[in-house]
Amino acid sequence: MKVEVYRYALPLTAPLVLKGETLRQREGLLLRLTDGAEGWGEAAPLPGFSPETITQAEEQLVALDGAALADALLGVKPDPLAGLLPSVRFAVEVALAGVAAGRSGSSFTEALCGGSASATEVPVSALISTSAAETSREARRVRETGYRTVKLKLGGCPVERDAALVRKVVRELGTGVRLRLDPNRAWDFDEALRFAEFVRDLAFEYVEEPLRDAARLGELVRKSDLPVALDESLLDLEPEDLEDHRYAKAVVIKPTITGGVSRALRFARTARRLGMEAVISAAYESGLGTTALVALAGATGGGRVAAGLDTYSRLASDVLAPRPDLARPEMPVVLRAPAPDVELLRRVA
Ligand SMILES: O=C(O)CCC(=O)c1ccccc1C(=O)O
Ligand SMILES: [Mg+2]
Repeated sequence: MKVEVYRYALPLTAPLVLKGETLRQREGLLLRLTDGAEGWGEAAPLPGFSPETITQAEEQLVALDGAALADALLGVKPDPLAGLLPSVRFAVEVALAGVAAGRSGSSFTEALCGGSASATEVPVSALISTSAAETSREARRVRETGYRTVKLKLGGCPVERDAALVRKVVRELGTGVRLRLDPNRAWDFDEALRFAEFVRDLAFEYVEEPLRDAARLGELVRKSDLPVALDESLLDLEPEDLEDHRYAKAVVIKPTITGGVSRALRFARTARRLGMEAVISAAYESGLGTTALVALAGATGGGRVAAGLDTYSRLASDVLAPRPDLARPEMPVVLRAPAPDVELLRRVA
């Protein structure tokens, strides 16, 4: 199997502040595998969130062994993909699915997820991460655009202010729109308790990772009844470990960060068995990676669970040309593997 690696850098619509780091452009890697048919995948570690750097991902991609990848496609055991970095595993699995679908003429979703899509449309959650002053306008805009789920970023100000903002947004969104909250581990235990008290009368779906000390999440739920979702915590967990986190209402699964498609499917399956919602979510991938996430969300969500794919709208350009229409409340489930415009890329191997 022929292995080629490319690098991209895409401008953002505005600088992105992530856990203290400011991103001015989104950089990532694309993998092209060719063996009878062609398949593309994306490895774009996210600074501040991914355990690996883009340099480490590039080194691993460049060193991929085409013969071992051909074995992976045949289902050879032990898994030839074991030991790959999370973003690299995501790239390889998506590219192999493209090769498999191209060779057999089967659907990309089926090749990627081992089953057909359970829905024809995937609902998407809108992402609001603007300043507090602009949040109301944004909330109105996404409601009018037709989003039925909205995620609001919190943290970076006193919890009382965050709680007041949530109250305003709940009012702005009105009924029929579900709200997710995400302070990205900004609060200590007492702050989270205070937040829970302030928003006790408000309806929202869940708060992702409220606590700096994630080990106390279960205790927080017992004491406050706050509905919580796991996100960053998944980095330290195996799917089987979810058994010990039954207090969680949902798990937010980002295949770029947590280690690819098959692991995401295992997390999703285990979560559902335990009665938790499994939310497939993006990490500012290009249209190529995001398209694969639509397929994955279509295979896992039954058309019912909104996927967190609105990071795509923060990119000011794409590796796919023409740009796919991914920034909308419902996305048709992808049946064909995406392929980029090679002119927009820089070959590294
Ligand atoms: O989940 C979503 O709706 C969008 C994705 C998102 O918020 C996100 C994207 C990259 C890194 C971290 C996060 C997060 O959930 O904290
Ligand atoms: Mg989160």
